[in-house]
Amino acid sequence: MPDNTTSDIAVLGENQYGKAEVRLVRIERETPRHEITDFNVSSQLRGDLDAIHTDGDNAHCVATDSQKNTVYSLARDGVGTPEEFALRLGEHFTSSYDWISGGRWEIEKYSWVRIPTGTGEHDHSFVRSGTEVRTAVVQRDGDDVFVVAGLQDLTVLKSTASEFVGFTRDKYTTLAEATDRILATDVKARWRYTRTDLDFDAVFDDVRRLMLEQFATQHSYALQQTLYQMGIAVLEAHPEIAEIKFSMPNKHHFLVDLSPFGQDNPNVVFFAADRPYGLIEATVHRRDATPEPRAWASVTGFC
Ligand SMILES: O=c1[nH]c(=O)c2[nH]c(=O)[nH]c2[nH]1
Repeated sequence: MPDNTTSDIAVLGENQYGKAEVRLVRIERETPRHEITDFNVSSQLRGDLDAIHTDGDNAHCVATDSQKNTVYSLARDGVGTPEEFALRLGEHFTSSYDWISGGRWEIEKYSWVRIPTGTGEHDHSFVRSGTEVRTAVVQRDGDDVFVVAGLQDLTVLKSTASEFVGFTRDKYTTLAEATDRILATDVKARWRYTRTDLDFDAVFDDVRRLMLEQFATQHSYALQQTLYQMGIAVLEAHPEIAEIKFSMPNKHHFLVDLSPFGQDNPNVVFFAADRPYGLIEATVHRRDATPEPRAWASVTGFC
């Protein structure tokens, strides 16, 4: 055993460890019409892990390789929704090792749809449906379990019914007021459930539907206001959601000056800039929500 590593000035603080981004594809092949589930799973364990760091004593180390193997082994019996599989992983690790008191299990779900053919949708050939990713994070701290669902890279654009006027003007202001502009963003959102006994697929589908409906149907005075309307719609329809966080880039579309070519440009030709972009972030929560920072530990990229 190596000597204790001690320091007069430094001490071990919070820590967690595990295997990140375990790529898991599961095929249901009971019938000729196969189903595909495509997950990216990250497992992080917390607990009595000090000696691994301070003494090089690995007795309590569930190797990250073993965590990866566990993901595949548990998937043999089926995975269900990302939230359900993450809950199962959390239950497994905390009940199997008495020094593991908690952790964080995150799953990204990639969507595939059946390839359309002349005779209908194909039974076992699929095409990735865009870049959108569904996310789920389960955290356990002793007996406390937190479930945060979400999505990212849901790219949306509206070609009118968006304006941006009335903002502060000073010596740094060059932006013209826009009474009719393109509004575009990649929605990244995460929402915290207050229960674990949910039809996670059904709630996810409805939250996504509500966000898209608000984006489409509400006149926008700023991306901030559109974000807030999306959040309110979700909380009003879903009592099982305590709060929702958004991080949304404002993907600017600038009108191109065609006058050098003797042409007008009545809001038809745009330069789609990729950077810099505005970055709009906010949390919308129930008035009576109890803050749960443990649910958001290591969930980065939101305010
Ligand atoms: O919806 C917007 N919000 C802003 O805060 C902002 N700032 C900016 O330059 N354009 C926009 N658009």
